[in-house]
Amino acid sequence: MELQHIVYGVSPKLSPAPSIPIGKQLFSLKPHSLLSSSHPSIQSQNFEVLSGAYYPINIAKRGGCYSSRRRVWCSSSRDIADPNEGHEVRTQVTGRRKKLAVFVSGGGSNFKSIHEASKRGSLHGDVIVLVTNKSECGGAEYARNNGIPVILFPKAKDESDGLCPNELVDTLRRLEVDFILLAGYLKLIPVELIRAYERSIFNIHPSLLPAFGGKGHYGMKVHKAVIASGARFSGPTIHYVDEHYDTGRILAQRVVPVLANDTAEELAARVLREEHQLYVEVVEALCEDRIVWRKDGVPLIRSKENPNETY
Ligand SMILES: Nc1nc2c(c(=O)[nH]1)N[C@@H](CN(C=O)c1ccc(C(=O)N[C@@H](CCC(=O)O)C(=O)O)cc1)CN2
Ligand SMILES: NCC(=O)N[C@@H]1O[C@H](COP(=O)([O-])[O-])[C@@H](O)[C@H]1O
Repeated sequence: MELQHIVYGVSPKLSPAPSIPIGKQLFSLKPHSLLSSSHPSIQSQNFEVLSGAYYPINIAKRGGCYSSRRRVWCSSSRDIADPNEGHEVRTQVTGRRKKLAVFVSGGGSNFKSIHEASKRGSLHGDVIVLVTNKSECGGAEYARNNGIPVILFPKAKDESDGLCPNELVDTLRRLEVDFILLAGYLKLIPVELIRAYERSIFNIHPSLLPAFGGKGHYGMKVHKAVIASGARFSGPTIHYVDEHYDTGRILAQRVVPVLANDTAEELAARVLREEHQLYVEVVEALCEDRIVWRKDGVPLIRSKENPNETY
């Protein structure tokens, strides 16, 4: 299928990496999207890890251990060491690194937080493509400056560039995207994408849903409505995305106080600080397969430190 859109960002790279025909140019993506040999996750391949039931672990570098700081749990390991005996214990996850698509419409600070977590190795995944409806927004600029391809969606009425929904689904599938993360994206995700990525599309909203959500509730409008309501608390919500705005299953929330003399900007900044931490925490759990579903359909996150605990 000839995709009638332009991929913005780095020029096609001559590399042995597979090339994805996208629009008018071939675009080469490195495996694990731009990981360098110094990337922590590459170094961690010195460790022995076996998949299996969760139990107290140590991941010992072949032929030795390190001074420990705390006992952590992981999927499994061949070597068990007691952290009290001075062995470093590192959290290691099994399975391949997940491939992430992030959707933005604005500055992209949540996108940057997620990308930085991936680069420092705390996130077992990589942002391999950015999708935006505003090709010149801050998030798209950041992506281009960091070698992440940018896709324009949806196709604007008066523009020839951009993808239609089925082309977007096809492109994300060809890129083998595992999870789609909305981060300040202001357009309705079409049902074609919802159906193609069941239980794999997430959004962060800057209020404690279900309050102050839905059509017309985005950006500063949300914080102004919270303050005008007299609510004493607010905070970010991360939820699954369904066909409607902000009605998907809630996965995580954090609470911040609304102070008596808060301006919308002050509240927005307080909420945004929590967003950056919460989204990274949730995406880490996604990439480590730590989401579990309660019998009544409520999704929960399995604790990294103690898999017997969920929240
Ligand atoms: N199918 C879904 N698509 C999207 C969801 C979702 O839950 N399901 N979340 C939004 C993000 N969002 C709140 O978190 C949100 C974004 C935008 C709007 C809104 O009212 N948009 C305006 C247009 C704004 C613009 O173009 O500048 C509108 O539709 O009239 C509400 C909530 C992302 N997509
Ligand atoms: N309803 C959607 C919505 O309002 N999303 C909000 O847009 C901001 C994007 O900031 P960022 O571009 O710096 O990540 C964030 O506060 C996010 O919660």
